[in-house]
Amino acid sequence: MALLEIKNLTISFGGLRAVDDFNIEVTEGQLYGLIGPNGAGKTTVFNLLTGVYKPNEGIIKLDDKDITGLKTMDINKAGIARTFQNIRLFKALSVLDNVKAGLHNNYHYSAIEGILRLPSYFRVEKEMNERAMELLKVFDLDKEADYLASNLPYGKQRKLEIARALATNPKLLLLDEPAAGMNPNETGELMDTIRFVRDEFKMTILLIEHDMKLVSGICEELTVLNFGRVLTQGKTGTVLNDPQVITAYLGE
Ligand SMILES: Nc1ncnc2c1ncn2[C@@H]1O[C@H](COP(=O)(O)OP(=O)(O)OP(=O)(O)O)[C@@H](O)[C@H]1O
Repeated sequence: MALLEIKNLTISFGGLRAVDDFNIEVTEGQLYGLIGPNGAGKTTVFNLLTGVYKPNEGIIKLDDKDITGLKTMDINKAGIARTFQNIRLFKALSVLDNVKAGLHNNYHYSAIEGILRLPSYFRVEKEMNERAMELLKVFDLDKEADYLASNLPYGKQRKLEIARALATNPKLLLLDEPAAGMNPNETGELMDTIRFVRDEFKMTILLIEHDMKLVSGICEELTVLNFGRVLTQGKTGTVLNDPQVITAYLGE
């Protein structure tokens, strides 16, 4: 059974059908790529998936649960976490606090416990610190735990964004152009990180990417969007050799 199932997803902005009758099935544990030329509708699909926009038509199911039209927070609690094309960290917070912000889905203390600094508050805080440090260690960021997020080099900020998304304990991780702005070395390292996240966290990953080295190197299946519609989908090797796809990218 598919972990993510989207049927007939459609949204229009004015007269523009940015996403038009979009369908996809992503199986648990899969590393799946969503590709297509600029303006094809890829980020709009992510915005629909995460409740930023409500679709005009269509159904989104996660783990067989209908999540169509839910609010962003509720979709995150249902199990979808994302990173953004332009990194969106809490830049004025420490590296550790960025990850702890993601942990709040799963660790709770009441306002009273917090204000009065009751023992339960310290227990939960200690557990959160430990869990956040574990996650930072996985991404080799533990030594920078006290740094301001804005002081990390670009590649590490990307890793931190992924760590924070994982802290919400998702079933599905959405990565929007994770290699954007990276040099070839950083991209190579990022590919290892994404593979590692899938294997170690048994994570299902749907990613948008223009870097074809990354796409062909790590994605098992692809969907190609063009003008809001699915041009083709299937195994990565087959899709990338499809003449329609080559034409769409070359704009012929
Ligand atoms: N909120 C909005 N209002 C109006 N038009 C929008 C809105 N969001 C997206 N669009 C339009 O929808 C189309 C798809 O945009 P989208 O950002 O999803 O493309 P994309 O495939 O992610 O492109 P890129 O690869 O350049 O990031 C574009 O024509 C864009 O201008």
